[in-house]
Amino acid sequence: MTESTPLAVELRGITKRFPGVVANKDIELRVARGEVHAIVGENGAGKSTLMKTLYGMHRPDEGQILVDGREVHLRSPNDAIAAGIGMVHQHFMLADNFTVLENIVLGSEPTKGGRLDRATARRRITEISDSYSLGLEPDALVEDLGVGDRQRVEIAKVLYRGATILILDEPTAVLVPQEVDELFGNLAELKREGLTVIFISHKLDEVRKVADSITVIRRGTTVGTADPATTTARQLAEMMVGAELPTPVTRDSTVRETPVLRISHLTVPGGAGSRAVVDDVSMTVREGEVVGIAGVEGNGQSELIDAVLGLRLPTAGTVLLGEEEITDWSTRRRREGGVGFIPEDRHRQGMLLDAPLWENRILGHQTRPPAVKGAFIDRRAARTDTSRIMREYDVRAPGPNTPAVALSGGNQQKLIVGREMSASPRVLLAAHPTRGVDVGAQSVIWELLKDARAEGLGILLVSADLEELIGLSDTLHVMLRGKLVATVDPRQVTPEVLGGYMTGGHENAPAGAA
Ligand SMILES: Nc1ncnc2c1ncn2[C@@H]1O[C@H](COP(=O)(O)OP(=O)(O)OP(=O)(O)O)[C@@H](O)[C@H]1O
Repeated sequence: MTESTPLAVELRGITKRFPGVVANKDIELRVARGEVHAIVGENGAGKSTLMKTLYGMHRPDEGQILVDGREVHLRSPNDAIAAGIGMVHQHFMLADNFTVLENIVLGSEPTKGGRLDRATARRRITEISDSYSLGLEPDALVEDLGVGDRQRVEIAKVLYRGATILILDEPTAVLVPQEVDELFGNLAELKREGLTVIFISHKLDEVRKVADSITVIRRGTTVGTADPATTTARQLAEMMVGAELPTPVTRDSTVRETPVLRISHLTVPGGAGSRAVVDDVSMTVREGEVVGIAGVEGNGQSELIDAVLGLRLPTAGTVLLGEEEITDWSTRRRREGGVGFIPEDRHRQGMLLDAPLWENRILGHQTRPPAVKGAFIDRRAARTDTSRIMREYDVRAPGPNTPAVALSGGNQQKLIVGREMSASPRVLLAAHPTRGVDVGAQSVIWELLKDARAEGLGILLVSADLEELIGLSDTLHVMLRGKLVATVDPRQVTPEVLGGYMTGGHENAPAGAA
């Protein structure tokens, strides 16, 4: 790089403190114009805080932000956008019942005589779509789009606002392998056009494949940069955590005869007049068995889990827990009867963000120890047990009185897993149990699930992480448009083949499938 080409982004000595925590400490980041730059680090290392600072959502306590060599003061995302910085969040923020065009312009509509100037908007969107090969259809309804397309709409929305520096927060977490390849194709295109991409990821192999350079953050501070061409995933992990990579998966079957969960012909209706979201689904989970469900998000997996948990009413079919039919039971009774639950959206279902960790520890388990003593909430026992979970599950936070909102995403997830496992469930409904957790914590959670399985726990596992599904499952079903469309052998299937079934590329199970 010559003196005459300033860096697209330079962060000098960025420090950001929250009460009791230094989230970022003296961070240095140098991102060249036109490169794809990855940020990696274990849970709670400070990646999101740093990106939020760069997007104007946090004000740094110390340090400087330079864009194209000039210092900027970002007080809000609007300031960031004005400086050419856009962010694509992990949870898409699109309005389902609007078209692609409407979603893209929402908030920055071109107007003509006070009304939306559709012609101008359409022209610009087509230009953006063509220049970066995004393949957008401006009039399609967002609710009809798959995950990969929705992500491209989010990217287009940011480009529409004139961003030349894009921040992507764990963009591949929700994608199947084919979609990941497409996204990487899109990123290459953005790069070719001179745009700069900064992205956060926990998937080190992917990072090595797509990034031009990598910055590693550990415990709030930059520990170094790595060249993806010459650094292995193991070396990266060691820079991040100083720990070993996950151990290879053990394949000894622990499946016993006794069924713990039997779902028969379960059907859950969709909205008024639409087709069933869970359509005549039958499956059995036995003691010591992990039954995985692969599927592109939105194909009925969440509704299936909700129905087993009693959060949604089926119109047909039955659910048995052990020998007991629980189809009409309340959620609370199911939970007390031994159904554990790791929700896919921890902010909506799994946590009270403003409440302290100890309250979150007893959430959903209020009727049994350590939550109660007689008729009262036993705060002291709840706090003590929360501290135990924090130790055993490596939840990094100041203490049991810390509010959940102050934890990084991965640490919140570890607390939920610890809470659910502590209730010794008979069957665990696990939706994306390691989403957002780093490689070290992921291997810890996998080991815990495997140990529990060996002791007889039955697990119904929904995950978008195909390595996880293949690695943990004893039986693996594929769900598409509400139906189970294939059952594959996890010891033989590859992520690519699985991705094919998930997107409807194969209509039938292969010969030899279970
Ligand atoms: N709003 C907040 N209030 C208090 N502390 C916070 C807040 N946001 C983050 N923190 C703390 O800052 C630290 C860094 O968190 P951050 O979310 O940036 O980590 P991360 O690297 O993105 O982690 P993950 O991979 O788990 O998402 C953590 O200790 C977290 O508990």
